[in-house]
Amino acid sequence: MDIRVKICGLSEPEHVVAAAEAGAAYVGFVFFPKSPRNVEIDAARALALEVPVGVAKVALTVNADDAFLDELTRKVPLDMMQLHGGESPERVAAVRARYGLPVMKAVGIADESDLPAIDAYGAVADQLLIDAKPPRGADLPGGNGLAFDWRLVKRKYWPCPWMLAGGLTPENVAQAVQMTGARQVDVSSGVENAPGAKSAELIRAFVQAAQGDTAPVPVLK
Ligand SMILES: O=C(O)c1ccccc1N[C@@H]1O[C@H](COP(=O)(O)O)[C@@H](O)[C@H]1O
Repeated sequence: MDIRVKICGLSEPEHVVAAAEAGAAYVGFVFFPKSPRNVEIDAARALALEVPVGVAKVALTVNADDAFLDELTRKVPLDMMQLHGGESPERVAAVRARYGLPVMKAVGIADESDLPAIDAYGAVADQLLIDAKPPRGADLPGGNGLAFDWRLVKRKYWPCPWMLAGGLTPENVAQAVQMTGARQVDVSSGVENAPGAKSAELIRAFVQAAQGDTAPVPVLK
């Protein structure tokens, strides 16, 4: 199955290479100091220069201001911006216009009441990333290894491409794809041995599981 995979939170060249060689379509760099995956701009530039042509380089930021994004986009060759904070639809549109890069807006969901936000962002973003809503008081708005109830997005239609995220692992990604119909998946903590410590072996296993034949799974009622 042609599933596009994003490996997020990379901070070591060997893991960038592992992701690209495994067949990831996107690699993500996290610019959020509270995250164990945070990278400095200069380090991200060096990593980005290792990424082969054809693999999209995504910068993940959380409520970043223009000053930060100006420096980031000036120094790091990027293909996409992922806004993973509480950015409003207006802010998404403004970032898109200011930098001329495709913008993927992350939306955290926990139940049906969170779904209308997806429609609002779908009207302004180039892509949507549908993630689990973080627990109240969590330090991180994503990257928590938490899955949401995949039935919430089963057979849903949005006007732009979307990516499934949240608690995905090599063990559950095939089932997640089959249940939701997602054509793109994103992972961070599910390919780590410890917070922020990526594993080349798990990266390969994740891409293979996402793209391989899906095993039969229980039908959702
Ligand atoms: O990965 C992080 O540290 C992070 C920090 C702040 C916002 C988002 C973050 N990660 C994104 O969250 C999703 C889900 O992560 P996980 O697979 O459940 O660990 C991930 O795909 C990243 O895009």
